[in-house]
Amino acid sequence: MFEQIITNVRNNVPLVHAITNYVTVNDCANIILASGGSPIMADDINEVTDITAISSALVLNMGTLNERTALSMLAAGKKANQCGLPVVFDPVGAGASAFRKKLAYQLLEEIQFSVIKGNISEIKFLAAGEGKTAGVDACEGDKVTEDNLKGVADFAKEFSKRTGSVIAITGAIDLVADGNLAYAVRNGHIMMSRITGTGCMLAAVTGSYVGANPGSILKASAAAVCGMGLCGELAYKKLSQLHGGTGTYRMLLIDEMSRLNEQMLEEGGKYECF
Ligand SMILES: Nc1ncnc2c1ncn2[C@@H]1O[C@H](COP(=O)(O)OP(=O)(O)O)[C@@H](O)[C@H]1O
Ligand SMILES: Cc1ncsc1CCOP(=O)(O)O
Ligand SMILES: [Mg+2]
Repeated sequence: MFEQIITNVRNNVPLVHAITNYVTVNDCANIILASGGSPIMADDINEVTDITAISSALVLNMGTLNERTALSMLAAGKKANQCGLPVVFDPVGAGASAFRKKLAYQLLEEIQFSVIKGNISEIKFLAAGEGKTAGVDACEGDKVTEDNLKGVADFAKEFSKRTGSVIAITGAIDLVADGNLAYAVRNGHIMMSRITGTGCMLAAVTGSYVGANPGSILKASAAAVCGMGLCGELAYKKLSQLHGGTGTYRMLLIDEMSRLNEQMLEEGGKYECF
């Protein structure tokens, strides 16, 4: 199903330009490397367009937004669109402040994203312009369950048609959709929600995967979501053997991403399409 996606990443080593937050930036750089890409974190307005121009993908993450990086994101996003390279948007905490909401809408208006990836509360907020917020984490009441799965998949398809972007919604069950097809992904482990940065790291890996597979954005995004979840499961197995905790888990997750290959994804991917 995801043939060639990981191989293309490891063979092409896509340069991924990330304008991201200062909480998880180092984990994002390391997981891009582990996935087979090459990271460059650059957010000054004096250089972002130069960096974007030499990259294979751009990742914009609003986690620790400020006036300076807001302008850099707009400039880099426009440059990426001009150069025809994929842009991934992680609208971290989109509903948490008026400032984040304003920039999120400006970005949606002025930049064509290849992928919009967020937790369910962030994506619902973006689509509706209002809603509950729990900071950077999803609200309990928003969660995707077996009961509301089909409804959320239809919502994701609709939002994809409206934006022209692949929509990736994360949580215990992830959904990755374009206007016609949705993947429901059941990989992952609850431990992934107990450390900060798994969502940011997934956006970074998605940048790496779409950067090396620009003609297959939906498949590459679904492979990134499946792969990240699978790494979360494998990392937990190792963690139990080590009797470790959350700090070790974070390292094991990056370890597993560095080991991930086509065959592991083929055998361990748990997804259905509808
Ligand atoms: N309860 C869970 N069970 C399994 N996987 C999870 C769970 N919560 C989050 N994940 C995984 O963790 C990663 C980040 O998702 P999420 O926590 O929704 O993002 P964010 O950190 O941006 O809020 C995704 O790969 C997702 O599949
Ligand atoms: C805690 C925090 N605060 C601002 S950005 C950030 C990290 C969010 O990471 P993730 O979206 O992956 O949970
Ligand atoms: Mg997030």
